[in-house]
Amino acid sequence: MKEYWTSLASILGVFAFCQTILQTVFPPELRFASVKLFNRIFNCFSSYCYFDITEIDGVNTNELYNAVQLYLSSSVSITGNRLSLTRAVNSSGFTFGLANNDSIVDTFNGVNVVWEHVVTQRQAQTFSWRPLPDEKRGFTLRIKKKDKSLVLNSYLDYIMEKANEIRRKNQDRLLYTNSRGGSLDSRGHPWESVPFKHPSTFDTLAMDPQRKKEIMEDLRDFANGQAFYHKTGRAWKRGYLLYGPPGTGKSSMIAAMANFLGYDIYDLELTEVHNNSELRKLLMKTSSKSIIVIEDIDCSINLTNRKNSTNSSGNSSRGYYDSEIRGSGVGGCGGSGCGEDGGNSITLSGLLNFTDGLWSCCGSERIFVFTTNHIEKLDPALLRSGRMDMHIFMSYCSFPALKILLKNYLGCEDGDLDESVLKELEEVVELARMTPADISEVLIKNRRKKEKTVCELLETLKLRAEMNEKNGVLRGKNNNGVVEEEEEEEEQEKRALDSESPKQESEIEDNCKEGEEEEEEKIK
Ligand SMILES: Nc1ncnc2c1ncn2[C@@H]1O[C@H](COP(=O)(O)OP(=O)(O)OP(=O)(O)O)[C@@H](O)[C@H]1O
Ligand SMILES: [Mg+2]
Repeated sequence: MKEYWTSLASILGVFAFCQTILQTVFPPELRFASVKLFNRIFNCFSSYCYFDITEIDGVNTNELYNAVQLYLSSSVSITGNRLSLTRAVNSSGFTFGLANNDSIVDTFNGVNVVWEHVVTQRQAQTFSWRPLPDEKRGFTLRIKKKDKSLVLNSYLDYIMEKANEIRRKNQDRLLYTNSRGGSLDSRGHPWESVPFKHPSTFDTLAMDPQRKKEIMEDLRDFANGQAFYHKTGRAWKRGYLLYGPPGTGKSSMIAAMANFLGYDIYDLELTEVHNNSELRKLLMKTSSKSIIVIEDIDCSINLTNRKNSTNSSGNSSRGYYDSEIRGSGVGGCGGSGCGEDGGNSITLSGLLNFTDGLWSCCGSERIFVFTTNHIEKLDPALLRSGRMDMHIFMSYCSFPALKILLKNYLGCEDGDLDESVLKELEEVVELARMTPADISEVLIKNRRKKEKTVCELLETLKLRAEMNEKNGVLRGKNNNGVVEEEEEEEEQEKRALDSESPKQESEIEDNCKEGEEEEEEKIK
């Protein structure tokens, strides 16, 4: 063994000596050719191959360099003697990196590879359209020749994926808005962004725990569903329609979804968008892993236009889906040229193409969320299945939701409150028909004095229940003593949903359960 090392050392010694002689004696051209020749001979005998990943590839930034840097930051041990530390824009965390000209061993699928961070001074400023950094940076990957196919096939993909994951984890999420309409900024972006720091999570959201669980599972399935969507030939996107009275947590739900999945939010202000092509441009400039939100969609759609567009022969002069969309019915389109023939308007068909047409799948892993206070005002085309995959009704505060608010605002756990008080709260909360927003206002006022706050809440709920009952007496109750208005509202929702979309998921589920039970019975 010792002999082997001695001979290897002498070969390398001779090699180095020859190179030195060449460098001092021969002219540069000859020197360059001979160094190349030596390298070739050396590479023939070496069992390793090398991949250089430079920071700048020509004039473009090499994405792979950044990815390797991030990937290695998760492998570099903090106990190393010298590490580089960085904090990216919009990031709330620090990342460790390999110091200049340092190396590290990584293992992938049982194969060892060596990464070296090579930093050299740039010789002279070569001609370039943009100034280049003084230092030339790059990573050199050393890997056994026999493992070359592994690197090319899967290791680099793995690195890119890991780097994206780390980037997402480190980076604060962004809230984008199209306040400039569809016009582009100097970098060609139509969206403006601010860091998204909304604290709402599924833990803080007061709603029926079972429904909450279903939504979280649906979101999780979506995020992990790349293979499924690919297999079934569907675009990797999902739509949620959140509806319910003001202050029931629709916007809070969107923030909770974004925080749960770690996605950015694109808050699309439809009234700022002038036509379908602007809408398409906006969509094209959204990134994957994002939630595209249109709040109060009923206020952005002027359905009367569809009726107005019916010509004398009774046929619609525009297509069924071509109802015009504009701001709040008070001329959100504004300005001149806004109208059917001016082409300066967006249509329902444009919006539908945006959500489920061919354009909706440029990019992937995107969630569309529409919110409304009046589902019955929405065009059935927006409600039909396949458009909005899940319809979520955000209701007035229920007893399970109230318990979540009590826990979050006052720290009241299950056994903390008197049984009698709990019972009273349970009885009165549904009748009071207060929104979680109203209730949280009461809770936040005296949150340090638990008993006082709960007592105050109970009184407020009772008062509201009484008021509702009085109004109910005025409007009349049905045989069950339930306020008719409530039923009417639910009926409206049902009508809106039934008009085009198939049965409610819960209804189908119930039928399935019945079917399953029947089958079980039969088996027995
Ligand atoms: N379900 C809920 N869980 C916890 N807090 C809630 C809930 N609903 C409302 N809130 C509280 O009320 C405030 C307003 O709620 P939010 O903006 O989410 O309501 P919304 O349904 O979007 O109302 P709008 O229809 O007017 O847009 C929130 O900041 C939050 O503090
Ligand atoms: Mg809202």
